Amino acid sequence: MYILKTEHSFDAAHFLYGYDGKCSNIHGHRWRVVLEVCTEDLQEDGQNRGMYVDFGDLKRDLRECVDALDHCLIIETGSLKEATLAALESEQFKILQFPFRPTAENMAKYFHEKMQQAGYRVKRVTVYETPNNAACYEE
Ligand SMILES: Nc1nc2c(c(=O)[nH]1)N=C([C@H](O)[C@H](O)COP(=O)(O)OP(=O)(O)OP(=O)(O)O)CN2
Ligand SMILES: [Zn+2]
Repeated sequence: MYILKTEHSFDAAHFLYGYDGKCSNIHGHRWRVVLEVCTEDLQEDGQNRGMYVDFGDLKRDLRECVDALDHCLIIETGSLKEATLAALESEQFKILQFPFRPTAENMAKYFHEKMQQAGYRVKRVTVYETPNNAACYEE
């Protein structure tokens, strides 16, 4: 089995709704997303001979997926009062709502699904919330 690995980072704010502790406050992270894709067979001809996929293509696709969240406030649907959300949106803040709590675990699963949808055989996604804390998702 061959495993290719690449990563990209984004800056975003979030909070954990219903959390008893400091993480219930809006705070930011530099989220680091490490993607691993795998294959048993390498390409046999052409420009990509001996490769699963060109790192340039892999990096581009991960970056596209990750940059969609850059400089956003990520919120769990239903975690803010409607009036609060409307007020934030009226200020043109970039807000992304997800139907899950934005933990490192759920974000790892989110990027796993996104890269699968982009056509990759995804082995694992690891999301670092801080340099020391990360969650992995694999199927
Ligand atoms: N299993 C998980 N636990 C926690 C998550 C998570 O996604 N999965 N997230 C948080 C918070 O988002 C928080 O930002 C992380 O807090 P913490 O571990 O306290 O990180 P710090 O680096 O800020 O810790 P210090 O000890 O203050 O340096 C919480 N838990
Ligand atoms: Zn956090």
